[in-house]
Amino acid sequence: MSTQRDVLSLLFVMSENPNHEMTYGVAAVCLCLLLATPLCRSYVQKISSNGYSIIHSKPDIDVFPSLIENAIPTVLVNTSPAPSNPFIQPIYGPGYPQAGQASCAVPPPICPKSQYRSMDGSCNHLEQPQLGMANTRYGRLLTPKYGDGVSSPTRSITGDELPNARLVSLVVFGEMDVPDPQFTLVNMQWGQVITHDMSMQAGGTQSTRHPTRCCTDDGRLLTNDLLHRTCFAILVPPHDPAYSQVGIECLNFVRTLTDLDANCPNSQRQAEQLTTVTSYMDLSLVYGNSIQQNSEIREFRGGRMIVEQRNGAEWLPSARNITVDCDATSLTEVCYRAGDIRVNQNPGLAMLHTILLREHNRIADALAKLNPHWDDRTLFQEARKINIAEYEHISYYEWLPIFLGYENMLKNRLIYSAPKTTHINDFDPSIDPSVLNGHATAAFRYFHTQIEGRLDLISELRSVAGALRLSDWFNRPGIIELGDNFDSLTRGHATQPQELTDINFDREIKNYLFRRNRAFGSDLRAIDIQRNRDHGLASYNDYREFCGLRRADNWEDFTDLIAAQTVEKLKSLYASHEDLDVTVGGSLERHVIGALAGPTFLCILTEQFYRTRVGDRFFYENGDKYAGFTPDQLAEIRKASMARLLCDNGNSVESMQPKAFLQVSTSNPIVSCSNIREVDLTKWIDQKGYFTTAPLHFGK
Ligand code: HEM
Ligand SMILES: [Ca+2]
Repeated sequence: MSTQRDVLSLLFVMSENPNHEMTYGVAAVCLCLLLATPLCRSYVQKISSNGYSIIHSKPDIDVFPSLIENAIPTVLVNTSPAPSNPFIQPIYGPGYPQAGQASCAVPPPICPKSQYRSMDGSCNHLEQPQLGMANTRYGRLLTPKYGDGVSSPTRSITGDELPNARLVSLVVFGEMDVPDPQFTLVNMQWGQVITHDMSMQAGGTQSTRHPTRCCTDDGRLLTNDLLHRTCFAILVPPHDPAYSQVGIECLNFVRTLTDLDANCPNSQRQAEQLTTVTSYMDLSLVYGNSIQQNSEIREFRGGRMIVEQRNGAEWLPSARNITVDCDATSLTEVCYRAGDIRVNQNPGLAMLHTILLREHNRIADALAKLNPHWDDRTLFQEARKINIAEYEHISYYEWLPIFLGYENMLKNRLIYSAPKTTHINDFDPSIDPSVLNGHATAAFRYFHTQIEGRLDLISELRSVAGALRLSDWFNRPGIIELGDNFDSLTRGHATQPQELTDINFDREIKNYLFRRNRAFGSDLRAIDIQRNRDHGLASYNDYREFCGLRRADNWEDFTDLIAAQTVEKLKSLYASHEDLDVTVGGSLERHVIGALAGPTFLCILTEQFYRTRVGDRFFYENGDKYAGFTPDQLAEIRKASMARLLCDNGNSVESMQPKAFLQVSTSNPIVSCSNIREVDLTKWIDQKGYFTTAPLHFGK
């Protein structure tokens, strides 16, 4: 923040900022920078004590050369320290963004017509360039319902007191360890990758203020002055002596909705939670959600992303500040920096992050050999485009059918049984690609049921060499670099079963989530339920109706989809069947045949993945003149598989079953990696000189 332009841009932001406290804070900092007087230093101190500091971001001249002058490079950050109550712990881990850290997305005034995706998702939709951007509102299928009108998350829309979320978690959801007979753990882990690509609620910790923001139409952010916090008691299991304490969870922050909505200039807009990552499946978790985030992890040489060499292998770069980003117990324990701050949350996630990063560099290196005349930018963007396409292909054609059902996906046009080289031009500009709140806060979280608390370490001969206890390694990813752990964990995820998709949630996340070195931690299922109320999701009954199912008139009507015994339990907890949270009801339905969810969640998930596909102009099957692949290239992308991705990017993984999401069997035997189809990158040899070294600008 040293140049005059920085100061001017701060002043510019300041003049746009509706919030006086912030405005004066920024003004004071600007003056300080210009004058550097002792008086100013005291201003800065005053501002810091208010909890605001300033982050400076620099635009990527490489991608949007024309936008430097228009970019708004500054956001305000609330740096208030977290409360020291030992029962209150961060949801994602210590380094996660605190309330106030989000700002509203501002798309560029003119969209450059590029053959590549932007980093922040802007300009994917050319008429509404903000759609799907990082730091925009979640979408809604049904209007939010916040309890008794003052939006209490402990009170239902009918005015009834809602049962404690931990109690619901304990009474309705089990903790049994039931291995899935068909699917491997890498299913679950890939699911978390997709989740982290699609959404992340702003705020995100229990220990700070509520993530809710109201983004106004002109991109301003209303601050959280209007929000206040409430806490709820977390009951601990009586059967375990370690659980003799009662903790307090403070993840629900009540807002006075009437006030907040009154401050939204456009009366059509309701207050809505913000999501801080791009909605598109664009590997934003690998590349970052803004030009600035990207520039921190990109090498700017040979099209590569930054890696660090250790013990003869390439790893994700280290975090700038391990004590903030991780729960590492010593300074030598590595903690990572990636496109998504949640990278360190668990070892399996860090493993897949590493694999996707290595895949990028593997592709970039190959392209550099095939096209020595390409510059860094072309190599980077082409490698990124191929990496994203492989990932989308694996997700839509190999992974999603397991969850949504192959026939269901075909019928709803989420996938096609297309010839190998045919484009599918189904981009639909009338579709909003935003991630739906009901998807991110309820339906997709159901797959927390698949989490396994024991991570097997498996040798090349597929014998168990050891295991990791999940709660020992939350936010301590360095374990993947030890000895042969990386490959053993990779094989382990492709070998061991995931937990059955049912009403059981593993103890490691139901009682020990983020426990660090304490005896117990949080309950992810209880958090999911509480978050449902916090985001004001419409009720289970409302979603049933929306999804074309019969609206229930009484508890018994739910027995068409939920076991009668379970309905009895629900009846004992909730005052009315109208109060049942969608997170709870949806997770209890009998699955649709061929899918891993009941009809209500299947409806939400299908809607979401339809929107994610057809609302994305850059979806890999699209034959767009500038952004699409050639038919030959598309045929290669369609050879990508989870198995080959794991093979190619291990330290030395030599063998794998061809269908890595399915357990090894006689019809899916372990074979040498070289026998698994690979994407032939020679189809990217640039014979026609189509790719120029300068960014292409076609104008409007
Ligand atoms: C070891 C594995 C996992 C752990 C420890 C984990 C933990 C968490 C935590 C702590 C949150 C934030 C909760 C809150 O504050 O409201 C969260 C959010 C979420 N999780 Fe997971 N999760 C895991 C795997 C998965 C999987 C496999 C899926 C789906 C396939 C999934 C889907 C989601 C979704 C959709 C969200 C909300 C994202 C948003 O903020 O918009 N998670 N998870
Ligand atoms: Ca994304």
